[in-house]
Amino acid sequence: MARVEALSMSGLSAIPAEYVRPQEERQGLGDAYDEAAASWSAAGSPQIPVVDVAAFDAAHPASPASLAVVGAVRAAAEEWGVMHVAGHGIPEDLIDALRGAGTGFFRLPIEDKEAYANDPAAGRLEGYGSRLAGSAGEDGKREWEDYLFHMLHPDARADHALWPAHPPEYVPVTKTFGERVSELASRLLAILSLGLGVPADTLERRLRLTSGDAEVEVEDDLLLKLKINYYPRCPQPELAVGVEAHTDVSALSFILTNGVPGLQVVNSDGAWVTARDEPGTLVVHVGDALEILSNGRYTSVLHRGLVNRQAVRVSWVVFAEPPPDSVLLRPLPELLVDEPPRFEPRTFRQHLERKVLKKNDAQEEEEVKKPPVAAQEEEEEASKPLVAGEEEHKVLKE
Ligand SMILES: Oc1cc(O)c2c(c1)O[C@H](c1ccc(O)c(O)c1)[C@@H](O)[C@H]2O
Ligand SMILES: O=C(O)CCC(=O)C(=O)O
Ligand SMILES: [Fe+2]
Repeated sequence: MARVEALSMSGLSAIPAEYVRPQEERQGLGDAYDEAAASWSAAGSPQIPVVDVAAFDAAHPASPASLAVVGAVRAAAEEWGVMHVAGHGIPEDLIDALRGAGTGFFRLPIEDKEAYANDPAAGRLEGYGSRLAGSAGEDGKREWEDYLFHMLHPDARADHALWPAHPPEYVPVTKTFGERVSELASRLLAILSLGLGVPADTLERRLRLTSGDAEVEVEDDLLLKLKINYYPRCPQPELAVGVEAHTDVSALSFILTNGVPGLQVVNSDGAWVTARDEPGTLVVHVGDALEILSNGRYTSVLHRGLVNRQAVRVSWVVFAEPPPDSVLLRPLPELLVDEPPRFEPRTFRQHLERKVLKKNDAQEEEEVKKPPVAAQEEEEEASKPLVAGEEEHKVLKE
């Protein structure tokens, strides 16, 4: 298996054709440092909102301080579908230790990392991998990254044999981080529930509650999965992407980085905005599962990862998602009093398979959230009124 790290280290000056993105995808593509400088210096250019959730008091959700947090998170989730979250309660030394552990794994020689290689074609997504042409989008282009992907939380569901044994602190540090993110996910889901005008426990219950006989309510676990993205230096960053434009399938995603820029999101005007480094915050995305439960009030944000010439970028992404089969994802009934459902019910697995694994025949029919240029071309089509259930076709492959 050709790893992007090996390609990058070979010192090539032009990237192989399978990494060159088609012209229509290159708008706003470039060295992440140049894009970051352009995006941050443009006067009045909109930036991803920063929200501080420290003042939210779950015991007093109607207090003025809690209501202010609910309002800020709600506005960010509606208008952007992404925010920098401050006051998240995860200790900075734990975050530093997590960064050290993940970086320690990627510092191993490639042949040592290969012991953890995954095999997506055989259905083994967990492990060390690189996107193959063919699994990386209709055009078969590859992404300029290697990654490590595994279940993170709850611990009973994680197979530690698939977690790196080196560095030795990887397992304890990453496990503790998973526990803290799980608490943060619950807190944010409570805030986001209140933002929809429903009781604080609504979203988390709906993401965990086994569908079926209401008499026998069984709560399954909310699952956390970790993907560490390793983006090597790239000699032609204006032609490549680290991660192509997509929305996350999760309910929420949590992102930390090594401080190197690269994350871009589409704002409500359809323009690419490069995320700033906001020290002490986590970037939090609304994913497809939350977009569906909120009947589209919260936006599953379209985003991508850029690469650059000078520095390796590493990002840690935690996907918080419902169990694959036991929960039916559908708009909260509480929201359907005077609005029609915009999504058809589906399990998370059905959603994932349609979108990521492309196993479903309906995939070919499925429309996707498009990056700005492609979206512009289809503006006329998109401006047609939506009929109930059609909105589901908006969500994209990942
Ligand atoms: O259950 C999931 C949830 C996710 O959020 C993702 C997932 C599975 O698989 C994606 C993935 C991982 C590795 C590969 O080789 C893929 O082709 C897809 C992952 O990106 C993530 O979205
Ligand atoms: O690297 C990033 O900042 C984003 C990565 C991403 O979107 C993903 O792994 O789903
Ligand atoms: Fe993503």
